[in-house]
Amino acid sequence: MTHGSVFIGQPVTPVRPAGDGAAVQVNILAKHFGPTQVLRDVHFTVARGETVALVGPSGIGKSTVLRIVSGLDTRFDGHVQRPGTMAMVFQEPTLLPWRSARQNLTLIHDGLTEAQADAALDRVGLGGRGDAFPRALSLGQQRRLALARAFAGRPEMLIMDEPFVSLDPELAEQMLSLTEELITEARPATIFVTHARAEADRLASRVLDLRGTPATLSPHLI
Ligand SMILES: Nc1ncnc2c1ncn2[C@@H]1O[C@H](COP(=O)(O)OP(=O)(O)OP(=O)(O)O)[C@@H](O)[C@H]1O
Repeated sequence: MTHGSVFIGQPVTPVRPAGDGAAVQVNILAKHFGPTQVLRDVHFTVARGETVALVGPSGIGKSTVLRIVSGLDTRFDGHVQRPGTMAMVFQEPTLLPWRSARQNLTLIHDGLTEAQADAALDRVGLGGRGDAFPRALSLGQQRRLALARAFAGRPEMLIMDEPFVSLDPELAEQMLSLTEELITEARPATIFVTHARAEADRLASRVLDLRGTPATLSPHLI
């Protein structure tokens, strides 16, 4: 399991456009942990505005693929082309605890004005809560803040690792709807991991299924 609590909203390197109109181009030939090969021939592209779900059994390598695609893990054979700005949303929202909700946005995104941060908070239903510290926010509000922070950077690529897991059904539905709206507005190339087929069917235009040992993509679903 590699469910870290990571958020990246800054421009990332290498900044290199993917070919063929694709925003993201992934060519993983192999990934090993020590002597163990966990991934083999994982190749896919994601276009701007497209949402792709990555599914597969527990431990198959989904988070590992996300870490490679995001650039957090560079120790693999192959190459990834990704756009210049990305955001990551993980299972647990990672907020700066001693900073206000507004500062959680402005400190992460260079050049984001307080007015723009307030507008981003307003967009996710946190209007008027700009001065609140994360601990004063409910779990649902903290997740809204994490989403506001992710989208405030106008990411060209969005990566989410089981963003709705462990939420009660009502909150999961709220967050799913909000995420759906934000994706529709911002149109990043989105890759997300989920165990819930219903989530994949709802959000994704394409489902990538990791199977086997070492794991590769099931060709019929690509
Ligand atoms: N840092 C690491 N060192 C050694 N092995 C690792 C490391 N990270 C992951 N693995 C192994 O690589 C395999 C894939 O792990 P990964 O977390 O990518 O799977 P996953 O599909 O995301 O699992 P889950 O659905 O349970 O979150 C697992 O066998 C895991 O034990």
